[in-house]
Amino acid sequence: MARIPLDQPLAFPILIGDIGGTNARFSLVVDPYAEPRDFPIVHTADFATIGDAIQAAVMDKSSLQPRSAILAVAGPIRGDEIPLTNCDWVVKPRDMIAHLGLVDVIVINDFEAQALAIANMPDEFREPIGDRPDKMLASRVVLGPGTGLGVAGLVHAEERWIPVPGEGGHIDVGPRTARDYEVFPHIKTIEGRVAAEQILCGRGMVNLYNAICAADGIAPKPYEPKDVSQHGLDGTDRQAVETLTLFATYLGRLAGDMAMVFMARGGVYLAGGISQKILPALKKPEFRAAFEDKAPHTKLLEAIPTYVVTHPLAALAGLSSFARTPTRFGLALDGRRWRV
Ligand SMILES: Nc1ncnc2c1ncn2[C@@H]1O[C@H](COP(=O)(O)OP(=O)(O)OP(=O)(O)O)[C@@H](O)[C@H]1O
Repeated sequence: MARIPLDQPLAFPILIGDIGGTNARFSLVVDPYAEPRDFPIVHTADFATIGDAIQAAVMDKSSLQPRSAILAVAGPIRGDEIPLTNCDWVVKPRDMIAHLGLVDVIVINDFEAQALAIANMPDEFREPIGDRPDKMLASRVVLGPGTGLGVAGLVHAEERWIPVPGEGGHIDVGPRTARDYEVFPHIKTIEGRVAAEQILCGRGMVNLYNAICAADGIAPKPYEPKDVSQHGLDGTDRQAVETLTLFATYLGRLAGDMAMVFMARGGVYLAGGISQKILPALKKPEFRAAFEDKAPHTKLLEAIPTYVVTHPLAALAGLSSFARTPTRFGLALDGRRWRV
């Protein structure tokens, strides 16, 4: 696995960027010690290209010009032109080197950045679900329901943190309780499959609400995801309340499954835009009960702490850790680093 060799460290200042479907967040890591300098969040739709956004949002606003860049993007990283999911930008590292004065560009997956972030998440930016003490320096998992459902492992080996991105949000999920068997037949499938992302993301929350309404024989209201969670948290709509209960249950089940896959004794972290917004629902007993309900491994799961990440810019925090101390991480860079 290619890592950053000691004779080829990234040159500071390092531009770090978290490029989502809707928003792009940039920050400048000036040296290994100073706090990174944040820039205002920009809407991707306001700029034709990522180069234009970096020029306007960073270069034109700072006398310090970045020499290197590390970008986290939603979408697979293959080849020299990287199209983004849910956004018209195409990231072209060679163009960035030619036009922005950069000498080194690294592009990684957005959930890898979330994984980098949970290697060192201060207590003030993580809210425990349950009361298990965090006492083990061991592998971890991050799951993030947002526009989609991201999943990544963070393996702890050889005194290093190794992010393991994957497509864990697309695994099959199935019914278990009598109520599940009433609701699941109504969940919208993808080519016949109830993948986790059909339920555990913004769009999925509405799918689940609609399925519950169908199981109850009532017409669903035309809710957006935020309406479902608001009525669910306020207790003003019975089906929305159950949607949040089942959302927490299914997220707990998946979190427990991922904890077993990665033997994540170091904890499971819930990131993504939705986890923070439904925190009170995740703090109710169902999430943790479903997480631990893994016979014959209940004892293993009972000992694993679970958290909601409350950091407002978690992916940037992960990129910043990596930029300052790359040798703490085993980040595979094959085909993902471009240099002058
Ligand atoms: N209060 C809420 N309750 C439930 N879902 C919500 C709520 N607010 C927003 N959402 C949904 O969360 C999803 C957006 O998630 P998130 O904020 O993680 O964005 P993202 O995928 O990181 O994209 P970007 O990085 O471009 O902002 C959308 O599907 C939106 O409808």
